[in-house]
Amino acid sequence: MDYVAEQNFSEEQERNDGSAGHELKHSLDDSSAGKLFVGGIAWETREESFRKYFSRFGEITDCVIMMDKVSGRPRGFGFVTFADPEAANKVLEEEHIIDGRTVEVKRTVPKEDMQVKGSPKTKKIFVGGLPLTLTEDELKEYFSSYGHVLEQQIMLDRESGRSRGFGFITFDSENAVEEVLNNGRMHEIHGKQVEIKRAEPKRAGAENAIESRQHRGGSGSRSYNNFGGSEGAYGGGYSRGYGGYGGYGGGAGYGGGGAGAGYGGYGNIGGSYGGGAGYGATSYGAPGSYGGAAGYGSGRGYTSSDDGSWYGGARSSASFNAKGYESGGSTGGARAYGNGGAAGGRCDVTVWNRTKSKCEPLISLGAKYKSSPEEVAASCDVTFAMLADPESAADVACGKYGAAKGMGPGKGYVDASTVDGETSKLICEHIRATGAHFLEAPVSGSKKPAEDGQLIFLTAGDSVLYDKAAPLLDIMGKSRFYLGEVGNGAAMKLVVNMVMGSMMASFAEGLVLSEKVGLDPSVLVEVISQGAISAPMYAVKGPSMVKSSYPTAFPLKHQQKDLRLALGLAESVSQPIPIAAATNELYKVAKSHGLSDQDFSAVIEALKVKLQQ
Ligand SMILES: NC(=O)C1=CN([C@@H]2O[C@H](COP(=O)(O)OP(=O)(O)OC[C@H]3O[C@@H](n4cnc5c(N)ncnc54)[C@H](OP(=O)(O)O)[C@@H]3O)[C@@H](O)[C@H]2O)C=CC1
Ligand SMILES: O=CCCC(=O)O
Repeated sequence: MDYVAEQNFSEEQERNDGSAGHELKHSLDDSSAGKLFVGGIAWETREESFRKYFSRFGEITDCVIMMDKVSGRPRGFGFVTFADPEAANKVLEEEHIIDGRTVEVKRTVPKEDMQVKGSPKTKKIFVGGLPLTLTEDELKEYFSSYGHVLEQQIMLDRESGRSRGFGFITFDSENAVEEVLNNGRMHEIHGKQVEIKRAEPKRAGAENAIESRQHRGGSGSRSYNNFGGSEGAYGGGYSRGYGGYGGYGGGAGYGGGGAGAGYGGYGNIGGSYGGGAGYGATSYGAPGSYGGAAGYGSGRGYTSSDDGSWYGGARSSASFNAKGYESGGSTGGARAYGNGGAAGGRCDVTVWNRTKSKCEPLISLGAKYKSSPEEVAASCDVTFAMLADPESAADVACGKYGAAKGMGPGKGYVDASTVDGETSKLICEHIRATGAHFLEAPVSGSKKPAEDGQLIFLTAGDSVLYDKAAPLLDIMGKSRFYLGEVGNGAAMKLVVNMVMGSMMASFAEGLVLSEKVGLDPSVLVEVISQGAISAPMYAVKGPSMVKSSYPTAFPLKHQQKDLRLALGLAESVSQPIPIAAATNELYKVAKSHGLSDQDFSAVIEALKVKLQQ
C-alpha cells in the first residue's frame, strides 16, 4: 500500500539532491505508521533544526522539508517519520512552535484513504483562504510543481475588483489533483494556510447546460455577471464558514436554488454552487469568459444573444488603433478584442496604427487594415481609440484624416485614451456633428488585465452607444461604469490615476528609506502585503522594484501626464491637491532622467538620484 506523501517526498529528493537510491515506495509498516505531515513551516526553518526539534519525541528515521522544484524555495511543509509510532502520537498531543512559527502536525494518510469514497476524479481544485495579494500567476506557480496547470483563476469582487480569497486551478490530469491532496488539505501559499478541495462538475452534462445559458446571456462576461448573484451567496457562505476551515458554510448559502447547473460538491460544500446562474467550465473559466482567443475562437462564450443583437449577430464590425496589441508596454485592448473578433469570425475587426508594423499581429489573426482613422471609421460600426495623450487623441479623432471624417449616423466612436474632460468634449462635438454617437471610456487596469479581459471601463456620453458597445466592452473588461455626461469618465480616470501615482511614489520612498536604514526592502513588500495598506500594485510591482527592474506596463510618461491633467482638473474647481502636486514633480524628475518609457514604478529611480546628490 503506498503512502502518497512518501512517494512525493522521494520524487522530490531525487530532483533536489539526486538521491536516486531513495526508495520511491514504502509499505505500510510500523515506520510508516510513525509518519507525520508538518505544515506551516517557516521559510527559514532548515531540515537540521526541523529534525532537532522533533528528535526530542523519539528516534527519527526520516525527515524532509519539501522544496519547490521550480524556484528551489521551501514549500512550507514537510514530513517527519518516527521509528516508534507512539512517538508520533505524542507529537500529535502538543502544539509545536519551530523558529517562532506554530506548525500544524497531522497524520499522513494512506493513498486509498485520501480518495474520498465515491468522489469522482477531477482535474480541478478549489483553493480557499488565499492571501488577498496573491496573483493568478503566483497561484499557478505554486501548483505547477504538482502538474501542468491549464487554467488558474482567483475570484474577484465584482465591485472592487479585489480578490475574494478563493479560486480554482485546473490541471491537465487528475493525477495532479491527487498529488496536491496527497500533500494535505492545507497548503501554505505565500505564508498563509490555504485549503484545497476537489472541484467537480455536479453532474454529467452540466457544462452543456451552462453553455446554453451562457449563449442566451450574450457574452461570456455577461454570464459571469449573472453568476454574480449566486457567487455572492457563495462568498457569504465562504467567509462565514471559513474561520478554522470549517466547511465553507457547510452548504448553506451556496445553493441559490435554480437549475443548479454548476459546480457542487467542493468537499463538504453541499449546495449547488452556481445556482443555475451560469457558473461552469465555459462561463467561468478565463478563456471561455473574457474574450481570450481560445474562448472566442472555439465558439464558447460569445455566441449570439437572444435578440440577435448587434454583437451577437456577427454582422458588425469594429475597429481599433492597434497599439494595444504590442507587448512592448500598453494596455493591449486590441488584443483581447482583436483576437476574439478575428479568430471567432463573429465580428469583423479593422485596425489602424500610426506605426503600421504594430498592426501585423492582429492582421495575421484576420483583422483588416486601413490606412487612416477616417477609412477605418467609414468601414466600421463602432470605432475604438486608445491614444497616448490629449493631443494625439484629438488628432486621430478630429484631424485631417481623422475618424470623424468617416463617421455618420448609426456609427459610434469610443475613446479609451486617458485625456482631460475638455479634450473629450472636443472630440465628442466633432463626432456628434456627423450624426454619430460618442462614448468616452478610459480604463483602469494595465497590460495584464487588458490581456486577460479584466479592464474596468469608466464610460460617459451617449447611453445608446454605451448599450451598443457593452458586449464589446465586456470582452475586454470585467466591469464598466456609466457615469453620465461626457467629462465624468475622464475625471474619474484622472482621480484614480492621481491616487495611483501618489501611492506608487510613497511606496517608492518607503522602499528606498527601508534600504537606507539597513532593512531588507523585500521584507517591507511582504509586510505591506499582509497589512491594511496592502494593494495588488505593491505586490505586483514591489519585487521587481527591489531589483531595479521596471518592465513597462504603464509608461511613466503617461503617469506624469495623468498627474498633470489631474492638477488641471483640481485647478478648475480650486481644489488643493498638494500630495499630487509634489508627486508630479517627482515623476518629472524621473522623466528628466530618461525614464519616460519605463514602467511608472521607475519613479523610484528619481529618489535614488536625489539621494546620491
Ligand atoms: N498602459 C497602461 O497601463 C494604460 C494606459 N492607459 C492610457 O491609454 C493610452 C495609451 O496608453 P499605452 O498604450 O500605454 O501608450 P503607448 O504610448 O504605448 O501607446 C500610445 C499609442 O498612441 C499612438 N500615438 C501617439 N502619438 C500619436 C500621434 N500623434 N498620432 C497618432 N497616434 C499616436 C501610438 O502610436 P505608435 O505606436 O505609432 O507610437 C500608440 O498607438 C494613454 O492615454 C494611457 O494613459 C490607460 C490605462 C492603462
Ligand atoms: O492608466 C493606467 C492605469 C494602470 C492601472 O490601472 O494599473
